[in-house]
Amino acid sequence: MTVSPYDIARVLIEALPHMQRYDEEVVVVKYGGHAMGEEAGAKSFARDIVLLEQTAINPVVVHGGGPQIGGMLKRLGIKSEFAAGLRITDAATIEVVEMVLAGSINKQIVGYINEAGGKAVGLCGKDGNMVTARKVSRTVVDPGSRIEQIVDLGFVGEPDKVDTTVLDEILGKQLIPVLAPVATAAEGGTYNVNADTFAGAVAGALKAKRLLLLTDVPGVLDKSKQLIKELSIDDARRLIADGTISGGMIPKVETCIYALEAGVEGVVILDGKVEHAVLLELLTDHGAGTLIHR
Ligand SMILES: Nc1ncnc2c1ncn2[C@@H]1O[C@H](COP(=O)(O)OP(=O)(O)O)[C@@H](O)[C@H]1O
Ligand SMILES: CC(=O)N[C@@H](CCC(=O)OP(=O)(O)O)C(=O)O
Repeated sequence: MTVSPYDIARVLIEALPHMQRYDEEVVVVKYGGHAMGEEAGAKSFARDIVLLEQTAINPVVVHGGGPQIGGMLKRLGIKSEFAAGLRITDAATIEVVEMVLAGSINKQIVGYINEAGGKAVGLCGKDGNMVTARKVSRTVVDPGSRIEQIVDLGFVGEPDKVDTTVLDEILGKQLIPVLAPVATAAEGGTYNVNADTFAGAVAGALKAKRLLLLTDVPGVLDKSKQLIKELSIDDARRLIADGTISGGMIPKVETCIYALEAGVEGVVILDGKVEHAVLLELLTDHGAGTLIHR
């Protein structure tokens, strides 16, 4: 298919009202470990982020890396288990989590954004005391006995305080922050934070216009596996209560509700494996996933 220069001009004009809508606004994009996939996909994602910055949108990237942490732990012979969707993180595991998230993955995304002509700044929640977390525990039901047990998750935290000083310095200066979900523990040390939760807390503190959660499903699906294009907070709560939303989608949707209540205008869950998912969602009339709003 050949695209004429006129087609390109028409496409740019179609994007104009969207660019104006997000002009100078903060958009937090959570790039999940599953969405990362192949190198070509990650490079394409990086170009999309640079394009956003070039159109005077202020993107903030928060990345995950669950599968990549799992791979490294396996190579090192360290067993890893999850409880209620969170990785049980002992002293050896937190070292690997920090190395993979704040080290290799963070710098890989920074590299791709820079290759695409952007200026990325790789940070984690510990930099400038951006995110301070408090320890979390979870209650799980033993499938055999049905007895409830409190599980100590080790070095796992939930954001308690977000200090945006460093981000305020960076945003609006053609720099793109890329954040790894590792936080300062309130009592000293380091906590592993679920990347969705981290992104929700940062988006809330920045009062972002949009929070995009890129995953590997098209969005929130109904009972017949059809995409739900739009949900209010009440709808979302109902779908969790009736079991339509389950597993890893529960913390994701709870993060969306938290972010909306903290002042984010809209949150979208979408498939990060779709090429240009971020641009489709923000700069076209089509939208790409499930929009959750107040
Ligand atoms: N109603 C639903 N719609 C879409 N996905 C759902 C739903 N209920 C449960 N899920 C599950 O949630 C998963 C997404 O959560 P998760 O695997 O934690 O994502 P990520 O690794 O990207 O953070 C989907 O792959 C799907 O298996
Ligand atoms: C506490 C906890 O579970 N932390 C996550 C952090 C990475 C993450 O959330 O990555 P994804 O978005 O790719 O799943 C973990 O250790 O896997």
